Amino acid sequence: MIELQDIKKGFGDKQVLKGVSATMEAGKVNLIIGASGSGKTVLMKCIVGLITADSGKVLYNNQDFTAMNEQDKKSIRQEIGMLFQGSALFDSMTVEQNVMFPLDMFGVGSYREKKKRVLECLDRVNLKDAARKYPAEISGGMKKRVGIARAIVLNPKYLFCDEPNSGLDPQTSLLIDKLIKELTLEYNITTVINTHDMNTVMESGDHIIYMFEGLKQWEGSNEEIIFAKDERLNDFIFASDFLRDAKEMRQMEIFRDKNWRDRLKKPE
Ligand SMILES: Nc1ncnc2c1ncn2[C@@H]1O[C@H](COP(=O)(O)OP(=O)(O)OP(=O)(O)O)[C@@H](O)[C@H]1O
Repeated sequence: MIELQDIKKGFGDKQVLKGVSATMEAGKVNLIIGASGSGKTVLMKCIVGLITADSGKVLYNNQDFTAMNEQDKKSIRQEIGMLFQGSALFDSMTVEQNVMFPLDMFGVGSYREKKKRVLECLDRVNLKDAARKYPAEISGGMKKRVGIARAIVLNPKYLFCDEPNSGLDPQTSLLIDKLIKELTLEYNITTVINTHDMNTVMESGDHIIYMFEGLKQWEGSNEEIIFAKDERLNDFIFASDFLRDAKEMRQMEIFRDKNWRDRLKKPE
């Protein structure tokens, strides 16, 4: 679980995060959504410690990351997997070497143990046959899967993904979302995704945080978002006639379930 308490961050006289509090639970896909410039990336960087917040706390399983010494921060970092936008693979390394990189960096295990773990992870993302290939020889979707294998190689408790679907076709995007969701459940990971992808919101959003101008404007699940009354959120999410129609159809689908009141714990 990750807890954010009143995170504030400014650059010069521009206040980018104006006091964000939220809880991100284990075994759930937590999404940060919002318009360009609303502060999603800055928030994510504050959570992982790439940027130091001006004030507020970030707690990893009740431990205050913001107040930790470097040694303790390093042990939390070892529990974090990151999937970067554009995959960020090393071009001069094979797929296998890319996935092994975090194990080498943290000095985990013998070469034989590392190789075994790398092959397990490549197998999990269905890429065992690509182990000897170089990034230039594989597709964008495969690169993302290599990035995912690298992100899970250290058995992370926390997984951060920055725009995991950028540059992918819709079908490949869905496969990547499905894979991230499966891994989140399988290993009870606290997954945090920064995304603009509405399919991801609707299919994977166990918990969605909608940012507006540096503040959390709304939060809820992918079912609650269908019934949300927040005008800014609705303008942002259901921006076209097509999406408004899709929303109504999804509402009717949910109402057909006689337990819909229990499913929507928090209808607005
Ligand atoms: N290092 C920095 N120095 C100054 N301003 C910054 C810095 N990083 C971010 N900002 C500003 O903070 C604001 C929020 O940026 P951020 O990258 O978090 O937006 P975002 O919601 O992730 O947008 P996008 O969806 O386009 O990636 C922007 O106005 C940006 O210019």
